[in-house]
Amino acid sequence: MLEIKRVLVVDGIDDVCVKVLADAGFQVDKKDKITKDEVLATIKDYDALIVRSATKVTKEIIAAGTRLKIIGRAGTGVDNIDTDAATHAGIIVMNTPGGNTLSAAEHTCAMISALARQIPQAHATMKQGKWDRKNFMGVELHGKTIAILGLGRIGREVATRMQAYGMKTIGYDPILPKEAAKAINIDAYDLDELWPLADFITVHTPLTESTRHLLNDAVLAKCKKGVRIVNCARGGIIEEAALLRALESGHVAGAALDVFDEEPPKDIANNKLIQHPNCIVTPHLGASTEEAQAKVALEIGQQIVEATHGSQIMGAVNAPAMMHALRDDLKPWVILGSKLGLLAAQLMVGSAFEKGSSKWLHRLTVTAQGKAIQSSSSTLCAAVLMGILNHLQATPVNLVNASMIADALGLHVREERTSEPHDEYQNVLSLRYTTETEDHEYAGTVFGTNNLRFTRIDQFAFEVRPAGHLMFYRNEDKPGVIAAIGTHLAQASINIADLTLGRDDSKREALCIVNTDQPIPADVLQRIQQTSFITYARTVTL
Ligand SMILES: NC(=O)C1=CN([C@@H]2O[C@H](COP(=O)(O)OP(=O)(O)OC[C@H]3O[C@@H](n4cnc5c(N)ncnc54)[C@H](O)[C@@H]3O)[C@@H](O)[C@H]2O)C=CC1
Ligand SMILES: O=C(O)C(=O)COP(=O)(O)O
Repeated sequence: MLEIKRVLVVDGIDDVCVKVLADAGFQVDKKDKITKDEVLATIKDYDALIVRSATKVTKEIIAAGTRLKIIGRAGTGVDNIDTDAATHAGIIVMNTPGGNTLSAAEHTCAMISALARQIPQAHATMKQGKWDRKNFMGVELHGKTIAILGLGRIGREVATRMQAYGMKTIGYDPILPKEAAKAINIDAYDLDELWPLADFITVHTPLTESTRHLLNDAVLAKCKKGVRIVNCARGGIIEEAALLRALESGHVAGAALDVFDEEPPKDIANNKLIQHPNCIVTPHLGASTEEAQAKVALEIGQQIVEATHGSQIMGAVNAPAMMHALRDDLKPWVILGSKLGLLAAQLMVGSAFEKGSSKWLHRLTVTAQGKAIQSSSSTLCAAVLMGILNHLQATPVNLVNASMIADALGLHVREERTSEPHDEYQNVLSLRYTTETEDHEYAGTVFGTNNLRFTRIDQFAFEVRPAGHLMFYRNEDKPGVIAAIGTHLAQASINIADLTLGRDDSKREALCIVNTDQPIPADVLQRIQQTSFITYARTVTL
């Protein structure tokens, strides 16, 4: 179980979060305004830290947080948290995406309307005692085209709201099928087609290497003269210097920004972009509504409590789950998964994992089959990866960082699930890996509460306990092979604890798995490999 005793809550998170955590018996310290140095000095005393976007959870803070198990983000973007550092430290980072979606979408729509009618500028002149009607000629939204980049949660909500104004909505999102966009009345275009069509452009992507400076000088030049640009997602998606140049030249008629490259921006009073008369700005207020804050605070509190109960890990952005936070009935499956991975890694070393050789692993597919495990396929997939990678990597691999390390290695991992029972067993976890020249499948099951069994290696079906020292050998199915192997082992004083046989009748081939009390030395294995009728022999330790 994930043991949480003390939680530090910062950044003015709604009190409901503290209440949920305190009701669950945690000791909670709420410090609305806290400096980086204060976090650094005190974080060692906490098991969980909850932030919004103001506190930057750097790798120094993560290194100092020797007790930390969870970093919670009461909100969507986790770019203020060094998730890689957290992942390497085995810390779960979880967010509450969705809780502030509507508020961020409404704020975006408000910014679009304000931009079209210059409401902030007109408001400011009246506050200065002026009655200026001629300088604030606006544009109607009705009939205009708005391009939405990023059709995720917020982008889509913005689309439906702006459609109500009579705007034509077009958009781009690399993972949303064009038909799905069409179903919500968004015409999907490739980026280069989209720029010249838009009267308004609003971005709703995360800030990643592919979205940094998505709008730059070259792109703005492709846009219509008089285009209006909105960013309520993340500073950096629009290149600030390029936007300023385009505002100054008049190519961009107006911009509305809620987010900035640096927050808070330096020297706001003299920042040319912020102070440009056609640029309207808010200080990252997209999620700042009573409703959104109550939702995200409640959600992050509940998610942390649930994680400690082991029922599920909701909202984890860097992990399917952590082993010690797992449900008891899932634990033996996670162990089985890691053993299948460890088996594969030991059997494939020297073949599939030789990077650059033709046997470089192409694809790995992990399938969770059966009602008891299909809903936990991502955890079990991580367990298999953990088993494989722990055998091959110098740094510890756990359920949190396994997927990330596999990605960094360039492994193609596919996760499959089905509730259909297997022919012979209620639930089966299997691992299939392919290289250019090989295709292997290993599978296993759990009997009762904790009896782990491997049930298949390639075409050979059997039941074997996955523990201790095992030797796998394949041979032509002829009499006398077992006796010959027994003799080699006896001569080396190696005791056989168990022996299991699987047969492929069609090819008259057999796979034998021998559990031994001692590891089999290399010279003994070599003699076994040279024995008549033996085609392959390998040892593994599980
Ligand atoms: N201003 C504020 O206070 C708030 C800002 N946000 C920010 O808004 C942004 C969107 O949030 P959600 O809609 O919840 O995220 P989401 O994850 O639901 O949607 C993001 C979409 O962007 C798409 N995308 C990724 N790369 C892309 C690219 N190169 N071009 C086009 N599309 C791309 C993804 O496929 C995804 O569909 C995030 O950056 C989030 O941090 C979220 C809440 C409040
Ligand atoms: O949830 C997000 O991604 C946001 O940008 C909201 O940030 P905040 O929680 O208001 O500091």
